[in-house]
Amino acid sequence: MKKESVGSVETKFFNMDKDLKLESGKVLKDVTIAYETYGKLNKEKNNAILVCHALSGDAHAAGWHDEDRKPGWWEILIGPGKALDSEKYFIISSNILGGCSGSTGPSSINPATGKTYNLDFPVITIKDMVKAQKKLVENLNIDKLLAVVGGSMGGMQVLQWIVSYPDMVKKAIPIATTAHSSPQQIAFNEVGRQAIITDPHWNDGDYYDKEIGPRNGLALARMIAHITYLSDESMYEKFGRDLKDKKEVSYDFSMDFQVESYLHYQGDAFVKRFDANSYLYITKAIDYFDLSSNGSLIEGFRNIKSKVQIIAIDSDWLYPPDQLKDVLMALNANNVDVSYAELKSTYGHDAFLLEGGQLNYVVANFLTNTLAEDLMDENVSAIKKDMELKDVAMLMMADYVTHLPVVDEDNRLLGIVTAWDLSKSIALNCSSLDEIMTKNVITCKSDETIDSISRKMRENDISCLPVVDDDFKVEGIITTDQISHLLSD
Ligand SMILES: CC(=O)SCCNC(=O)CCNC(=O)[C@H](O)C(C)(C)COP(=O)(O)OP(=O)(O)OC[C@H]1O[C@@H](n2cnc3c(N)ncnc32)[C@H](O)[C@@H]1OP(=O)(O)O
Ligand SMILES: N[C@@H](CCO)C(=O)O
Repeated sequence: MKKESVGSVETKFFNMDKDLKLESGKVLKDVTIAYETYGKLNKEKNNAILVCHALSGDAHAAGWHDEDRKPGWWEILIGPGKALDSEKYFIISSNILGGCSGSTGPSSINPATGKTYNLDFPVITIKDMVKAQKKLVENLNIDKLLAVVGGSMGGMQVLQWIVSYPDMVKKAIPIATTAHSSPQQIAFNEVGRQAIITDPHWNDGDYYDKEIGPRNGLALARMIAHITYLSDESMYEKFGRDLKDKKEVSYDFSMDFQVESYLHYQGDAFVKRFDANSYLYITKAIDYFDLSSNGSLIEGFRNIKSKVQIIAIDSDWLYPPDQLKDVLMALNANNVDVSYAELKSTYGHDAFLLEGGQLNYVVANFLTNTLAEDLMDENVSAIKKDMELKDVAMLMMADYVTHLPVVDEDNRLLGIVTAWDLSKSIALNCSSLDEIMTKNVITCKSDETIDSISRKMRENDISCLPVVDDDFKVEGIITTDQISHLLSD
């Protein structure tokens, strides 16, 4: 299928009607979360994928705003025909709490004072960011996400999601990230923060109404950080030792090398789109991030239920593959269904924004390998054998279903009754369920692939399969409707 763009998009805003209690114990009032969505939420509400952005990202992950020179930051992955296929999935991308692109952060108005928060904004954590995202997801009437995916700090949010809300996420894709910030990562963040804080125009965070903010400090912070997003090899590839607009070095402190020019460009470009206080708060949240419990990652991952696809980048020295291998081992130790892939790239950390081919391949494979448990309706009304036929018909009408599993006292499957069986009961004058239900029921297991289930349905000309466990107890039900919604490509 041809890969396309989601086209023209717009950012929307979710205003929380309740206060947001933070991990620190502080409370934020009137929180707004900026978000974008791509694709349509299906009837069963089981095709939603949440995309989480990295340090300097925003809600605009794909498509084009009117004023855009470039599309959203994950255009390589999101859109018709791509791994995050907007024809199949309902994709949600929100700007983090603490950010500066529409969500509540230090540059927002503090409702208590009517002025910008500045440093009165409470310190937030990755857990708080995820808590705010959960409120957004609930506001969109979604109980369970098909997947959560993100790179770098976005990957931290992915891991936090499956730790904080294990029942709300079926699949998780953490990319180029870690389960706890290392001393080296904290060190780079602190240098960046000091660059901002020591800029006199930072003014203790009070600069929004001043003519000049801490531009130099923020640009310097980005220049340092940007080096960590590249690799030595990619810097050689991009610049070598090329000089900038000169044939010889100048023997002074003016700009000699192309790489210097590039870093200055990146620093200046950053100042135009980012807020220095947000940078301080977000890097702090990254530093605090640690999913281990009592020093043990295995313990921290104890309650995870999601399937996980880890993606590391071989040239990423900021979030090196070893850190993700630790995540892999801790998940394995908890019997989590987890796979590990390592992208081959010279780009370094930022490869998660650039390696479209490999990323699409790994993410698409992980998402499309859909199992019964990913799609099944767990809220199935199973009925007992002695139920009156009229009550069965009423239940079908109330639940808008045409199939009901019949179970014994222990929820073990005895048969299945369909709307067609009920018509038959009238035509043939039957009075009990036992006479009309199908007893040799074709079933499937929760870990059976959708391919295998579709084949069973086709071969037997049926449109519904009960999902049973090893003891034949009913776990859910799966219908052709659910499958066709997901696999409609
Ligand atoms: C989830 C998120 O993380 S969202 C945030 C992601 N976005 C960013 O981080 C934005 C800044 N980062 C970047 O641009 C990243 O390098 C990437 C990964 C997004 C893009 O990487 P690449 O496509 O390899 O671009 P590259 O790093 O070469 O930078 C290109 C820019 O540098 C400029 N540039 C290149 N060489 C030089 C030079 N010698 N002197 C001055 N400028 C230069 C280019 O003109 C180009 O400018 P533009 O971005 O305004 O078009
Ligand atoms: N380029 C990314 C790197 C951090 O992961 C960003 O600016 O968010």
